[in-house]
Amino acid sequence: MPELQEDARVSLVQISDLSVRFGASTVLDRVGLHVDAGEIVTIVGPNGSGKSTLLRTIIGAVRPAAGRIDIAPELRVGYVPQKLQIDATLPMTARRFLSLPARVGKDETDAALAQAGCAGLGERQMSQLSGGQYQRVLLARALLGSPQLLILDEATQGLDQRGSAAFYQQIERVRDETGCAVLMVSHELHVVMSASDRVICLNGHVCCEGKPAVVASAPEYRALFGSGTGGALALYQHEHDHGHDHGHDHTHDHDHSHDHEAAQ
Ligand SMILES: Nc1ncnc2c1ncn2[C@@H]1O[C@H](COP(=O)(O)OP(=O)(O)OP(=O)(O)O)[C@@H](O)[C@H]1O
Repeated sequence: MPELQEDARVSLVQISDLSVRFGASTVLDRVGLHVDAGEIVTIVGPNGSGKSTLLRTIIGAVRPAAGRIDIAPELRVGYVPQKLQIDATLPMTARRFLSLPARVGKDETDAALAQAGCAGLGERQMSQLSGGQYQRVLLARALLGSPQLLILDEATQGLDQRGSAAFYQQIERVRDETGCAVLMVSHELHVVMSASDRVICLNGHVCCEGKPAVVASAPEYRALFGSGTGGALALYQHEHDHGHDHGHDHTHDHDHSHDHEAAQ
């Protein structure tokens, strides 16, 4: 089979010169990014740097002041919110939750729960799930429509570092199994970075971007976050040390070798 050329990549989302203003304040300033089929792109940035605004603009909830957003026609998008409150007094099993608002069959909910790494939780009450289990059920819900693009907004808020690392490993597994692209936002950059093909460091504008290791050592990134996150990065990498057989075809250079020097 001939090798795919760089211009053969399938772009799902392409953004150029995107600016967003709230009143007098420019929250996003001429931001450009793209997400291609099958890749995991993570946006990192400090609080208030415009990460959520960027996602909300992509899903059409915020109107840009300028710029362009091109989305592949009829793109199926799954969205995992930061958090979703369900009244604790309301009896609701995970399976019932997945069947709202539209009824979904048992086989389908079982498959989504399994894919999200929480098979067997279907009959459990939402109010009795741990933070990590709850987020997995939200992930299962986003997976129901077989999305081509999964968007996650700080989906591990409230989880401890180990829980977050496990969650992001699950995301990577989902991508490997389904071939969906992932666009996610996090300020837990040290945990999430190794699960990413590309990292975009945002602070109102794109400060730097590239492979995780490149961004982690970029002066712009270090100026924002410092460099004291090697331990947590190593924690993720050790748990993550396994091979992959990607069942999908994508053209970017997907380097899964791990740098264990970070564990020192
Ligand atoms: N609807 C809005 N109206 C006015 N200002 C807003 C609105 N939404 C966000 N902002 C402001 O835009 C800036 C960026 O917010 P945003 O939530 O996008 O940042 P973030 O990087 O996601 O932050 P965090 O990491 O704290 O979630 C903040 O200063 C915020 O107060």
